[in-house]
Amino acid sequence: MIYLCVPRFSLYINPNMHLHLHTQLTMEVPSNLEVPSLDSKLPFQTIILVTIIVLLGAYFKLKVSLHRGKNLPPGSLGFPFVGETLSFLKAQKQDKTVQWIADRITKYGPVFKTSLISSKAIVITGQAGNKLVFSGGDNGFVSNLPQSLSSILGKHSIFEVTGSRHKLIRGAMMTFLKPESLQRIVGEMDSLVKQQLFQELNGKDSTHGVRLMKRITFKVTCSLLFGLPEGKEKDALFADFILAAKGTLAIPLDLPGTAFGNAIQARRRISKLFSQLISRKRREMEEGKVRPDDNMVSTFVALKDENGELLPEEEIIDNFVILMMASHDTTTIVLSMFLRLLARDAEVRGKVLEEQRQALKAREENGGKLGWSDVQKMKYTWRVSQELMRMTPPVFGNFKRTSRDISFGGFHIPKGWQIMWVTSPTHMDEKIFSEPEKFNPSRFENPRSIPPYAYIPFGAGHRICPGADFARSEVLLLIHHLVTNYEWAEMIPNEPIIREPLPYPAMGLPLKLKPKKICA
Ligand code: HEM
Repeated sequence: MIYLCVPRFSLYINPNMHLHLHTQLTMEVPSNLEVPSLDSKLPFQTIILVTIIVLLGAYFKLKVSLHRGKNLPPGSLGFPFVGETLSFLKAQKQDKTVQWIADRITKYGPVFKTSLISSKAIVITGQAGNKLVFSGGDNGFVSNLPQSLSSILGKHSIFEVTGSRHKLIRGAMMTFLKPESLQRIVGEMDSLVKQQLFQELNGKDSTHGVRLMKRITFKVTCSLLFGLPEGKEKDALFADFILAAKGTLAIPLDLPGTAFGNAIQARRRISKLFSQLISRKRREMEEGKVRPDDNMVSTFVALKDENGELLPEEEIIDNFVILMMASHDTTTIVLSMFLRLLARDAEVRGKVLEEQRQALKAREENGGKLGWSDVQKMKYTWRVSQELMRMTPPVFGNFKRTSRDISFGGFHIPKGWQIMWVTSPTHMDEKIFSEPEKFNPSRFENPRSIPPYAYIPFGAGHRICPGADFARSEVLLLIHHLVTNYEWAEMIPNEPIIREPLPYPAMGLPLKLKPKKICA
C-alpha cells in the first residue's frame, strides 16, 4: 500500500515481486542469447546492462501476455522495472500528482493501468470506481501494506485484518471514537487543547504552524486515547513517532544511522513503552481501579475475541501505533491549511471569527467550558475544513490489492494486482463540484447535494476512517482557541505546498503572531 492515514502515501518495492522476478528471469533467458567471454570487445558492464534490459523486457512481456485475450484497462506500464515511477515521483515533489492522474484519465479513461516501482497497478477513479473499491465486506480488495512499512507499523494492525477480526478491532476503536463517547470527553479535549496551545505559544511572537499543530494533536491524542500524562515519557514518544514516520518513506535498509534503521529502533522503544502501559492497565483493572471504557488502553486490554481469548499484546501494540500515526499527521494537515487560509483570506477569517465569538459567548455562559452541542454549532468553521479537505485532501489515495479476479467497466482486473484509489478525480470533477478550482465552503451547506462516493477525504464504506468525529472536534476546538486569542500573518508570502508525500507548506508555515483578546 502506498499511503498511510495511516493512511500515509509512500512508494515501495514489493518484496514478493523480487522473488517473482527472479523466477521469471530464470525461465525467460532466450536460448539463442550468446554470453560473450570476458575477452570480448564489448565492455563487460555494457553486456550486463544489455542483458538486464533484455531480460526485464522479456519479463514484462510475459507478465502482460499472461493476461492476453482478457481486456486489461488501457494505460502504460512505462519502462521495465521502474515503470512510471520517476514521472510519478517528480509530479509528487512538485505537487502535481493531481495533474499526473488527470492527464492519464484524459488519455485512457477513469480506469487505467500503470506500473509504480516493479508493481503493476490499476488506478480506479470516479464515483463508480470509488464505490467498487470501498463498498461491501469481502469485495475482492484487501490491504496492501508493504513489508518495509509493516516493519514499522506492525503486521497485526487493523489494516492487516479482514472479516470478523476487522469488525472486532474496529468495534473496540469505535467504543471510544463514536460520537456518543466523544460527547463525554469533548470538555476534556477543550481544556487540553487550550492548555497545550498556551503552553506552546506563551511569550512567543512567532511560531512554525506545522510543528505547532503536530505537537498539539499528538499530545491531545496521547492524553485522551492512552491516558499518558505530560512529561518526559510523552516527549520521548513524540520524538520516536517522528523518527518512525520518517522511516516509512525511506529505503528499507535496516542499518545504523539510516532513516529506516532509526525508525526500527524508534519502533522498538515505542513498543516497549506501550507494553509497559498495557501491563500497568492490566494490573489496575485486576485491582478494580479502572473500567474497560475508560480509554483506548483499557478497552483493548479487556477485549476478547469470539473464542473468549484476550488479544495478544503485539496485536494491541500494533493497533496503538496505527492509531497514533493515523490521527495526528492527517489532522495536522487540515489545521495547517486552515491557519494558512485564515492568514490569506479576510472574508473567511471574518466569518470564522463571528461564529467563534458565538462559541465564546456559550463558553462564558457555561462557566468557561465548551460542550458537545457548542462544537456542533460551529457549522461554518467545519464547512471551511471540508472545503480544505476537498481541495487538498490529507490522504491523496491508497493502495489495495485484488484478492481475486474482478471485472469492472468491461475490463478485467487480475487477482494480485495493486489497486490505487485516489481522492482528487471526484473532488475536482466539475460535474460534481461546480468550479472545482474555486474555494467555496457553501458547497457543504446541503450534504445531500453531494452524491455518495464522491467526497472521500475519510475514505468510505466499511473501512471509512473511524477517527473522523474525533478529528472534527479537535480541528474545531483548536481553531476556536486560535482565532479568539491570536492574530497571525505568514512570514513567507505564497509559501508553496509540497507533497513528501503528505501535503504540507514547504517551509513548515512560519507565522508572525500577535495575541489579542476577543469579547463575546
Ligand atoms: C483529518 C483527519 C483524518 C483524515 C483525513 C483521515 C483519513 C483516513 C482515510 C482516507 C482512511 C481510509 C484508508 C483506506 O481505506 O485505505 C482512514 C482510515 C483510518 N483512520 Fe483516519 N483520518 C483522519 C483522522 C484520524 C484519527 C483522528 C484517527 C484516530 C483517532 C484515525 C484512525 C484511522 C484508522 C484506525 C483507520 C483504519 C480504519 C480501518 O481500516 O477500518 N484517523 N483515515
